[in-house]
Amino acid sequence: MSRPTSLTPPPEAVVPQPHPDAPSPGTELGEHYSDCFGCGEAAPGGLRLRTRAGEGVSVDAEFTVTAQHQGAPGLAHGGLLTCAFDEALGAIGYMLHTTAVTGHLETDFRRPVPVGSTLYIHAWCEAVAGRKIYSRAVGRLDAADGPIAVEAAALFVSVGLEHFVDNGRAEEVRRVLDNPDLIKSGRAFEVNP
Ligand SMILES: CCCCCCCCCC(=O)SCCNC(=O)CCNC(=O)[C@H](O)C(C)(C)COP(=O)(O)OP(=O)(O)OC[C@H]1O[C@@H](n2cnc3c(N)ncnc32)[C@H](O)[C@@H]1OP(=O)(O)O
Repeated sequence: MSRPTSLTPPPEAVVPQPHPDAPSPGTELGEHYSDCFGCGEAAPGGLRLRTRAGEGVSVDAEFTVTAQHQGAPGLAHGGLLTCAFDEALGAIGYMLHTTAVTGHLETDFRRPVPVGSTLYIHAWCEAVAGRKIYSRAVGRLDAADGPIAVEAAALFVSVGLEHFVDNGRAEEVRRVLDNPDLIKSGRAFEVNP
């Protein structure tokens, strides 16, 4: 038996159900913050990950690798691939109606990912224990049933709004407090947006 790690759910963890107000499968989740490098339309060179609600507590995301994402000639940078997984795994928060930040993230790179290819990422929540969210993801090349290129496992930790207000640079925090529409995920959790 393998040793437990910080990615091993503890015995008290439960398999979660989607929040009653979670988006239905297939719903486009959109960018959670316009300047987010993972999903924001305004982030120069960003990944512009597109994410949809999946079945149960899962999401499906797509990321097309451009020339701005190279680590070697014509190949995606592994760190940026990890960023795509961080983003997709974070979007699981939409299904649980919580905002969570990455505590621990591991990535296994199985195949090179060429520029121009699209990574189809399926991310799902395995277990929740209090604020801790244990999730996994798999990324396939150029089709939802394509060959596996990257796999990831993560522990996210639910946080309140104060995490961002207290820790973010004042300039950007003030900008979004003045215009809450810039934080789309905050709007998504309101009862009457
Ligand atoms: C719906 C919206 C879509 C959003 C998509 C976003 C995608 C992008 C996501 C990101 O990239 S977030 C940015 C990267 N992550 C960070 O900046 C987080 C930095 N770390 C922290 O702020 C704090 O360490 C953290 C909030 C994670 C935890 O601090 P806390 O003081 O709130 O909690 P605490 O340290 O008590 O930990 C709570 C539990 O989590 C566990 N834990 C925390 N960090 C851990 C870690 N790294 N590894 C293992 N376990 C960890 C910790 O042991 C503890 O377990 P127990 O409840 O069993 O005692």
